[in-house]
Amino acid sequence: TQSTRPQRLLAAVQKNATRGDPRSVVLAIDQFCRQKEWAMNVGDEKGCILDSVVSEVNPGAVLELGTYCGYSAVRIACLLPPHGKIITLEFNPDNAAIARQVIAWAGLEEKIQLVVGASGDWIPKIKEQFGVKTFDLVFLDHWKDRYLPDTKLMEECGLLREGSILLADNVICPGTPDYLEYIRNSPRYKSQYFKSHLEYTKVEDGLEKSVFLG
Ligand SMILES: O=C(NCCCOCn1ccc2cnccc21)c1cc(-c2ccc(F)cc2)cc(O)c1O
Ligand SMILES: [Mg+2]
Repeated sequence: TQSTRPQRLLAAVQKNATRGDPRSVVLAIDQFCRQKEWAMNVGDEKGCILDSVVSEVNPGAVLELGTYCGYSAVRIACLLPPHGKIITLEFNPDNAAIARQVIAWAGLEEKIQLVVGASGDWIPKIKEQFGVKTFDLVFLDHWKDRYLPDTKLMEECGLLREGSILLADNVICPGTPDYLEYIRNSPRYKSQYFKSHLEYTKVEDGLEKSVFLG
């Protein structure tokens, strides 16, 4: 039976990356996506912007919406402070199964909590289920039409504190127009656009970084 792209991506990690070396996992995925098959990881160019934001925030608690194969969860987790943790949410159980194995190959199971389900269902339950008060950093990388409703839901559920950072992927391609309109015009956020390119291509894309002002 035919393998899937995430399965081929995992095979490339297991073949080319060193167990327990997260940076070699990131490199193996980027090389696979550049040389073999495009895949929707945040990628190396936008990944550098993600790295700089994570390093600046130095977050104890991170929420990622959209795990896919675990590339950005691994990238974030290897920059966290000693007790820092990331909760990453994936809707597709097949992708989640691949991501678990990528995360294990990187040796980051202790720092990354992978949850399978829909953001709309899980966001209201995170506080009680995971004992999280608020998130220092949220990385939005899931269905583009869920960025806005889920941001409002996180506000309502008290998951954001004054100074919490939202970092949104794909605000140009595929695009999140309603989210951008809201976040750039809301008095409750201060936003900044980081111009870049769609992963592994020359197409314009970018990350929107927003500080919740409380
Ligand atoms: O679609 C994309 N990502 C989302 C995946 C599903 O996410 C579903 N999903 C994951 C957790 C989760 C939680 N609740 C609901 C849905 C939830 C996505 C797409 C592209 C892209 C750009 C150009 C193209 F020609 C084709 C594709 C690039 C990206 O960087 C992306 O991130
Ligand atoms: Mg993306």
